[in-house]
Amino acid sequence: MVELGLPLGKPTGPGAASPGTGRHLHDSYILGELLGRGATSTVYKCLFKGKKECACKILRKSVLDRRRVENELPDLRELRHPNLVEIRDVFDTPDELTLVLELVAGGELLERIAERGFYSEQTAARAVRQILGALQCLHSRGHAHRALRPEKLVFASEAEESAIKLLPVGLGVSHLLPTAAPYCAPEASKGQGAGPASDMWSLGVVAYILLCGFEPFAAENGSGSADSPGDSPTHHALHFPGPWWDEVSDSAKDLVTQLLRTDPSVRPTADEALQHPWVRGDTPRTHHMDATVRSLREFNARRKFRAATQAVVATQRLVSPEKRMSRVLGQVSPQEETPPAPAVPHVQGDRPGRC
Ligand SMILES: Nc1ncnc2c1ncn2[C@@H]1O[C@H](COP(=O)(O)OP(=O)(O)OP(=O)(O)O)[C@@H](O)[C@H]1O
Repeated sequence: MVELGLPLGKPTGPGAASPGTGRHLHDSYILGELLGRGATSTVYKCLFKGKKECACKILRKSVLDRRRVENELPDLRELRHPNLVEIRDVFDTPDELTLVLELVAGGELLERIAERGFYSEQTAARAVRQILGALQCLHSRGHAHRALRPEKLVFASEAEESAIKLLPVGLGVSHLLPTAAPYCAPEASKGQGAGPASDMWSLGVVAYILLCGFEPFAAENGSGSADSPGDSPTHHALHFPGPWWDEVSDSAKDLVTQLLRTDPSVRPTADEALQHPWVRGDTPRTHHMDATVRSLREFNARRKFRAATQAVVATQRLVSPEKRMSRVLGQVSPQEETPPAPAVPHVQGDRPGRC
C-alpha cells in the first residue's frame, strides 16, 4: 500500500463521520492503489485499521450539489441493501468530500456478460431484478439515483454467485457533469428535474442494452451510439430492430416499452416493475442470445474507448499543478496513474434483497 499523503483534515461538515471528534482519514485508513476516476471523483483502494479493504472516493467540492450532500448524504449513509454499495464513512475538508465505500471487486455487469459462454433472457431478468431491488430501497427512502448507467452496475466479487451492486448515487451538480445522454430521462434532459421515475427510464435503457447489446434511440442497425449530450434524442420513438430483437420475448419488450415511456407519470414504479412477469422470472426465454453477446462486446469496446478519452480529460482537471509538474518530470509512478483492468468472471442472479 502506498500512502499518498492527500490533504484530508478534520471532519467538519454535514455528513461527516463523527462531527467534533477530530478524526482524520489517515487516523484509520491507509490509502492504496488507484481504482478508477469518475466524472466528479478519484477512487482509491484503502485499508481500515490495517485490515479491512474498502474504497475511498474523493469528490471535488466544486462540482458537488451542496443541497443534496446536506439533505441526503446523512440518510444515504444509513442505507443497507445487498444490491447497494455501502457508504461506510464520510470525511469533509474545505475542498474535498471523501466517502469510504464498501469495496467491490467483481467487475462491471456488461463486461462479465460479454465474456461468459452462455447468456439468456433469464440471466438478464435476474440482473434487472437485482437493480430494481436497489432502486426500490432508494426510492422508498425518498432518494433517486440520477446516474444509473452500465458503469454503475458491478459485481461485489469474482464469485460465480456474486450479487450485482449499484454504485452510490451521484452527488454532483448535474449541469456541470458530462451527462450520460442515452441514460438521461426526457424530463431530466429538459431540465425538469430527475426523480425516481427518471431512474426507471435509465433502467429501461439498461434493460434494452441487456437484451440486444446496443442503446435504444441511437441507431436502428445496432452500430450507432449517442455518445455525447449533444446527441441526446429530442423525441423517443422506440424500435426493436431485427435481427437482434427477433428472438426476444414479447414480455421483455413489454417491460422495456413501459419503462421507456416519455411521460414519467405513467412509467412503472420499482415496486410495480418487480411484479412484472418477466422480472419475476415467469416469462424470460432460456435460449442463448449469441447476437446480443457479440453486440455487447462491441458496445463495451466503444464504452472503454470513450472512458479512456474522458479519463485523460478528467485527470487534467483533477491533478494539482504540483503533481502535473511531477508527472512531467517523471516523479509519479505509473502504478499511481493507471487503474487496474477490470475482472471478467461469470454472471449469476438472485432475488431482490431487503432494504
Ligand atoms: N466501491 C468501489 N469499489 C471499487 N471500485 C470503485 C468503487 N467505487 C468506484 N470505483 C471505481 O471508480 C470508478 C469511478 O467511480 P464512480 O463512477 O462512482 O465515479 P463518478 O463518475 O465520479 O461518480 P458520480 O456519479 O458520483 O459523479 C468506477 O468506474 C470504478 O472503477
